[in-house]
Amino acid sequence: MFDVKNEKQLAAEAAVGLVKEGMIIGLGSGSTAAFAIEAIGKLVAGGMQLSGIPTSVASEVLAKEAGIPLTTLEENPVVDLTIDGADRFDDRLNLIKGGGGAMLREKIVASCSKRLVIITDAGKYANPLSGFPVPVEVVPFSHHPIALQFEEQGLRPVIRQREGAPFVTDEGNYILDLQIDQIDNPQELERKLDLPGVVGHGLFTGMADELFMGDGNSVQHFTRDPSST
Ligand SMILES: O=C[C@H](O)[C@H](O)[C@H](O)COP(=O)(O)O
Repeated sequence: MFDVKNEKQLAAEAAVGLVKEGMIIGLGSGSTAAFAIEAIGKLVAGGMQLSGIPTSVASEVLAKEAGIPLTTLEENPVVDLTIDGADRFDDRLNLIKGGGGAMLREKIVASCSKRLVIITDAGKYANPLSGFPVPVEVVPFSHHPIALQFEEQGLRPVIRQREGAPFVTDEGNYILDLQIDQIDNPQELERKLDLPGVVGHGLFTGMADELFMGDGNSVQHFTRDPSST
């Protein structure tokens, strides 16, 4: 049995090999992205000039600890490279993200990025996407009617809880986790999620350019064919 942490670290370090002097870097969220933030911090400590845009409060804390100078999308609306984790990915590099609830800011930063590089351990591959709920971020005012509509569509929403109360995202919203067994058509599902009160969700289709997957003691590299989504 290979060490999942080691796979995450190997993938993160491979992706950080793409970081160059002067870049604006999107800093992903989660345990795999944390390894990337640590490795980017080492580049900064070694004298490389760059700036980071964190995708969550937790990543901002890690980035500050690592000594990475931070910037914002107001100052730098174009991000050179974003390195982020994922909960599942398929053959076309469609993703499920948001296990930690950070998918809204992650998708905003990804959409501003010239290059989105995903880093995972080998357990995240699932083709078709399956084995992980799809998180949908909703404004609290709307969570009940949206949950009813999702139920009617057979999407099996469950409100995410923490310590007996709804989990609250960095943006002050709630999350409905859709318990979908298997996603045969991610684009079709995305269209179903577009309801008033939904501010974002963890399905990322056609966004990831590349993916590094730690696999035992090696790393596999995948690139997305832009003509196939
Ligand atoms: O909200 C969390 C993010 O989308 C993470 O990138 C994702 O959940 C993967 O996290 P981890 O690297 O901890 O498995």
